[in-house]
Amino acid sequence: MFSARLKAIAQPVLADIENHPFVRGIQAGAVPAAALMVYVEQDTCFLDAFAKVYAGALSKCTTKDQMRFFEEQIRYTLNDEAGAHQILCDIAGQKLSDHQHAKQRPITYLYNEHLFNALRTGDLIDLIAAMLPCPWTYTEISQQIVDGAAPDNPFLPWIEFYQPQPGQIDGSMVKTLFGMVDELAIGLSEERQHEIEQRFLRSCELEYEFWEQAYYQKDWKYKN
Ligand SMILES: Cc1ncc(C[n+]2csc(CCO)c2C)c(N)n1
Repeated sequence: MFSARLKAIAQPVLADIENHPFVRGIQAGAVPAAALMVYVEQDTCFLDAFAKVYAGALSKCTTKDQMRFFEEQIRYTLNDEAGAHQILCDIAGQKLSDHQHAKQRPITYLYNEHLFNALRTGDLIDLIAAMLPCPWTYTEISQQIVDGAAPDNPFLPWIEFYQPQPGQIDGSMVKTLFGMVDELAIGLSEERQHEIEQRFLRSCELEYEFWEQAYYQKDWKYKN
């Protein structure tokens, strides 16, 4: 299966994500407040782009079921993901509304443009491959760290937010996306498969860099 190949090539970067100090900090129950707020601000920019890219995916669908699936994900991304941000703001003692108008930092820009590029230049399978690392790595992270988290860990609600739950972003939604990829990959040339693998792997690396950007508060060097 093509989806198994995607997961296999991404194992090294997934391991690096799971070992990232930001993610390890979530598991240990302590992340510097400044890192949390850069994450929330940049993730707000990311989710806006992600909802638009989902709308682009919807426009490339060939069946009503596919369209309904993306419509549901757009609603979820626009309305429910902020719940995860609220949890992080509460931990950092910050008001969410004070952090929803930030400008994109370099990695957010790169990740968003990587997604928009897949929308512009690819087919539905290219776009899904570029989008999949977002829900895939988060469900993998939450499953990986939930066991080691203490019962009084303030991040538990965040970790549980990304645990499989019916009607939410869950294991089944990730399975649905990988299932679409497998269906759409049938009959594709080696060259096309390689191109799609690259889009997937790049997004995985950008997920890693997104944690890195927030943890070390990386920004543009020159600003006006
Ligand atoms: C950088 C970054 N990557 C992934 C997520 C998680 N996430 C965002 S949208 C979505 C899927 C909705 O269908 C998921 C799982 C995030 N918040 N920020």
